[in-house]
Amino acid sequence: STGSVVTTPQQYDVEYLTPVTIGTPGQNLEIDIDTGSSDFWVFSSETPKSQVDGQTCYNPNKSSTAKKLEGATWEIEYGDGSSSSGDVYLDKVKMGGVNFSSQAVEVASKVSAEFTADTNNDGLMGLAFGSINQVRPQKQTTFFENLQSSLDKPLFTADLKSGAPGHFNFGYIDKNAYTGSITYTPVNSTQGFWMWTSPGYTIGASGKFKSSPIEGIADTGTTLLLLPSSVVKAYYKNVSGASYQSSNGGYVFPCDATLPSFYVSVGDDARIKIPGKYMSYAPVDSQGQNCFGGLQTDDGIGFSIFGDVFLKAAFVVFDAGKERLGLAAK
Ligand SMILES: O=C(CCCl)NNC1=[NH+]CCN1
Repeated sequence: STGSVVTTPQQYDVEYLTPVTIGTPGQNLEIDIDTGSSDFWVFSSETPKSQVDGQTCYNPNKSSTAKKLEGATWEIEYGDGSSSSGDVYLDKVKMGGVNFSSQAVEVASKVSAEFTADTNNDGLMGLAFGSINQVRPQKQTTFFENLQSSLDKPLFTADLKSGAPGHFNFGYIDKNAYTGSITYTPVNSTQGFWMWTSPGYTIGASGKFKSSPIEGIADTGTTLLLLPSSVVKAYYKNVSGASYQSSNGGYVFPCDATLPSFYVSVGDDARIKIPGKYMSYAPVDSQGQNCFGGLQTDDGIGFSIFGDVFLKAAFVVFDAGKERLGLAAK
């Protein structure tokens, strides 16, 4: 089998939302596909009304195929400090023409304020590895892991775009979705993430390659590109008026500043070009005078995060069959 589903950016490409159908009759939710986590959780009939602000809630009591996973609970905290928790049902889940009949659907009985405020987001579908699933006493497998053996190829691809809908595809590689060739690089999944190492980077079209291994995760659930502070400092040295502002929590610069492109190397002789435009995330003031950088530090995380700022510049193959990541220009 193969599948393909559209994914639509929210304002400033802060996140990408993807339609999913759960249960019988189908309940349609918009969810954030997150390759940086491994739980599929949704706003639900169990989420306190005070914590729901417009989100669509899955109601297992209205699904003839829902089965409570007795005794199972979950709780999760994300890299940005947001969190949620609840209990678990098994139900049919359809996405992009592929479906799995007994997917663990983690229903939220509590969500943090960040999720309540994110009014178009009805939940997250983690597509990292099941080893870091947070359901207890028994961990659950991800939607992709459940599908894997029935897919034509044991892989999925992410084609996120800047300010336009893109696609997640399952089980096949769309040759029309990228240019040139796909460069593959090994994935180390021992921490449960799609973790890989870039050999280095280049700042600007005429910059010199800096050989400096950067180990990080391919994470569609993180908005920005989070790299070592030495790299980030070197980049913003090239941006007039840029400075680290603790009050804003990162590097800020005048929104009319010229931003150099940033090249992330892959394998022996390939690189992904992030256009300067992608290196500005959003205004920090209502006048739109100063902007928050799309590149910020990975301080305190323990590894870098190749989030949407990077991923939307590439066609990305998450190849579980060969434990590798494929990257191509587009
Ligand atoms: O939590 C992380 C980073 C893992 Cl190190 N990514 N996924 C995500 N989902 C919501 C916010 N961030």
